Amino acid sequence: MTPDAAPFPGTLLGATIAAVTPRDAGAERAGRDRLDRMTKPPGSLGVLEDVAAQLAGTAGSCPPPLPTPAAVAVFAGDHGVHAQDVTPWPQEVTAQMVANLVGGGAVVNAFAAQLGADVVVVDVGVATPYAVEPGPALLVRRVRPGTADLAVGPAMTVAEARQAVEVGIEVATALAADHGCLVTGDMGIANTTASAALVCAFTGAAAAAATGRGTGVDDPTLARKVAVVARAAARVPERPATPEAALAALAEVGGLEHAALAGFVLGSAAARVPVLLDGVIAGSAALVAAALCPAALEHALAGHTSAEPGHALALRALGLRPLLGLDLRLGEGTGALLALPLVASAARALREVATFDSAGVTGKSR
Ligand SMILES: O=C(O)c1ccc[n+]([C@@H]2O[C@H](COP(=O)([O-])O)[C@@H](O)[C@H]2O)c1
Ligand SMILES: Cc1cc2nc[nH]c2cc1C
Repeated sequence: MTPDAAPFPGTLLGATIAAVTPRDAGAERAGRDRLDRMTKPPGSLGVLEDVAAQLAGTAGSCPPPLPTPAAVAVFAGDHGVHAQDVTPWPQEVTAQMVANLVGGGAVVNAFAAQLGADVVVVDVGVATPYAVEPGPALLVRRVRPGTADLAVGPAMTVAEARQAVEVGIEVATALAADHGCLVTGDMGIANTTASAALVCAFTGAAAAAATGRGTGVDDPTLARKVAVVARAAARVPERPATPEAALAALAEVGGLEHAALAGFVLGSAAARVPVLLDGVIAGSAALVAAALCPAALEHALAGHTSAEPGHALALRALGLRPLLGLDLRLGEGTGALLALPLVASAARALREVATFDSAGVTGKSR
């Protein structure tokens, strides 16, 4: 295959990549123009002006629709690297939290209720059983029961990685039909180890810089985690240059929820619905999405920076400015949801604020 040929021919992943286009420059320009004519000093909404213009560019219309209702997809998966003692939590907590999330008892459920957002849990690779029936609040799309241990070999096959990416695409496509904003969520004990490995692989960062304390690990655990991340990232060619190399790197050191989240970013971009990214798991998955399809990230917003150091590295590499910085390190989609009112306010301002002309307000004199 020549380097310029469309990647992954004959697959949903390939078709989705082909369907993604950049933001609409005309709509974005119209948004910037309207922001300058609104009854406020030009530029006075700061970063929210960039958000508003971006929403217009994604929607292809000015003003853009409100990003409501929102839907959080919480992709859940387990990690073979748990065997390396990189987290103090038993693996069963992933399955137990799936039940809690579906039952409405997790933090993300409370934050979603505050905003009228929907929560959908997607089991893309939970390793232990839970006593919850599949339904609209729990989609069982398990590619395999947890990854293999990325410390000693590939976390999954390339075919499994693509299958999990395509789960994320399908979930995004379905939710985009009746939601104005898609929000990333994740649940997976040990997934900050895989996140750090992905950040190293896709940015060239050192393991010690990209690896953090996750749920709150002690010093010996952190040292083990850094060593695991360094060894895993060393198996992957730095900064994969093609979509095929990106998928291979994801399979080598990533997680099933990372794969699904990468697909979720691609699927939302193809559907022209903005996607609001949560913490380091989403950030590292977005690096994969960007390597698969750079234009997809034009439709993404970073809700916050988490306390996990790899997250800021990922956002910097992606050129995304986080809307909030609250030292959160929970995941589930919580930080992204907290940023949703900012995104909604940016859209509403562009839709509803009067212009100097329409309100009869005099503009500045010089
Ligand atoms: O969102 C983040 O940046 C984030 C930072 C630290 C931990 N987490 C969550 O904590 C779990 C992974 O932590 P760990 O220490 O087991 O790797 C997983 O369920 C994540 O959702 C999430
Ligand atoms: C209890 C618990 C809840 C979580 N939610 C997201 N990651 C989590 C990790 C743990 C351990």
